[in-house]
Amino acid sequence: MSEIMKYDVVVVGAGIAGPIVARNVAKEGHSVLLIDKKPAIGAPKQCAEGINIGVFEKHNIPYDKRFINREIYGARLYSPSGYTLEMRYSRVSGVILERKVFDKMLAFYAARAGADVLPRTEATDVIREDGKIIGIKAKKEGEPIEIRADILVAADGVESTIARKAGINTYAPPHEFDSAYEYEMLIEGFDPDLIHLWFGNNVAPRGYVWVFPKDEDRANVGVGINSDNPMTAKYYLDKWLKENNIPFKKILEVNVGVIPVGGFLKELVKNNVLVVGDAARQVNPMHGGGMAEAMEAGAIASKWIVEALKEENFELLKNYTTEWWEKDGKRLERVLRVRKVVEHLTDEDLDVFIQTLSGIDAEKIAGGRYSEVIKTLLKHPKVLMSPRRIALLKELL
Ligand SMILES: Cc1cc2nc3c(=O)[nH]c(=O)nc-3n(C[C@H](O)[C@H](O)[C@H](O)COP(=O)(O)OP(=O)(O)OC[C@H]3O[C@@H](n4cnc5c(N)ncnc54)[C@H](O)[C@@H]3O)c2cc1C
Repeated sequence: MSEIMKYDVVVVGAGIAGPIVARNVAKEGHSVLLIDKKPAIGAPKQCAEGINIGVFEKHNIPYDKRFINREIYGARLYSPSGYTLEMRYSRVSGVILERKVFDKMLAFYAARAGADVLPRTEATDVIREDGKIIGIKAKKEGEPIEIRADILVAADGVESTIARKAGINTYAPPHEFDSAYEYEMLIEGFDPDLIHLWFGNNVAPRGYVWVFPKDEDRANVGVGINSDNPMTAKYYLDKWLKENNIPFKKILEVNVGVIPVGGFLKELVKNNVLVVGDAARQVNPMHGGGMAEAMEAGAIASKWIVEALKEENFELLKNYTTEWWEKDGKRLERVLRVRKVVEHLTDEDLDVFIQTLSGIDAEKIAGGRYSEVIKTLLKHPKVLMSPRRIALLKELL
């Protein structure tokens, strides 16, 4: 007979979304269990660790130097022929985290707020009684257990199995995913105050190569490409390093992963089961950043879990789907539309756009005034000469 535990809420996955939900719900006095299959929460990382500075205040996360490797002041973009566009802010715009510490600290904040936390505990299935999901089966340090809960949260990342087992349709075609390969390595010669991004169809089809500095001479160096590409992401990363004469024999970590870049889950809630973060493909499809989106979704989900428990009305959980689609889903659908246009840019387009923007419009881009940027591009002779470029840009307006 396996051990039986009972909670108001069980959260599967202690990455980013899971601990935010666990913390917010436990803080309101409800019993919460947060589990993760990893023996050490946060390790291994599958991330370039870059995040916007705004999330700390927004989600009430301490700005703790123990998980902040480096403060970043902007970005430099490189076109296929080597034109560059620099957006440099006078203030810190983002940070490169240490996710092994960050994820663990998020779980610690959840524990401090009252949640129980169990690493090395893997959810294996849902438990149904009279057609209703009443909890999950799990293996806790190898031993089978049952966790009974009124509400189940699937925050189990891109390979989520729990949502599917709960009867939620999670299918998306391979084209909706990027494959990523990354080395954390010693690398020199790049301004460590900026993140660096290289574009080009031979550099990173549909994606980019990144250098995210963690130190003066240490960075996450990676590439993301479309998953249905005949070549691997590793092939593109090693090729880029060789072509740029960057030695890569001082590697500290190899990180591999899949990033959902579209096809956001329509149905985020089914009865008493909620799906958050990568499991719901809540990722920015333009740059593949998912941490801020996971926090955002986690905040909305937890708000409705608290409300549903208070009112003893689980119908209220559906408001998570409605509010997320209203606040974030619509925005991400727009970003996806732009990404689908950008996907069709040739190397020459990328050269023309980055060359045209360098110097003159960095401020507007940095300030997010994209329609002004596009209008400026539309006036440029190299754009005016090309009906295809005009059509592509007009799609973005
Ligand atoms: C190479 C790469 C680089 C990236 N770079 C960035 C970046 O720079 N910035 C950014 O914002 N985003 C980046 N992302 C995306 C980002 O990592 C994710 O969007 C983010 O981690 C999503 O958080 P999450 O909580 O939804 O899922 P995750 O962080 O994946 O957490 C899911 C957790 O669930 C656990 N789990 C899974 N199944 C089970 C189970 N059955 N039982 C128990 N536990 C389970 C896993 O162990 C994991 O800890 C990158 C992704 C990759 C692959």
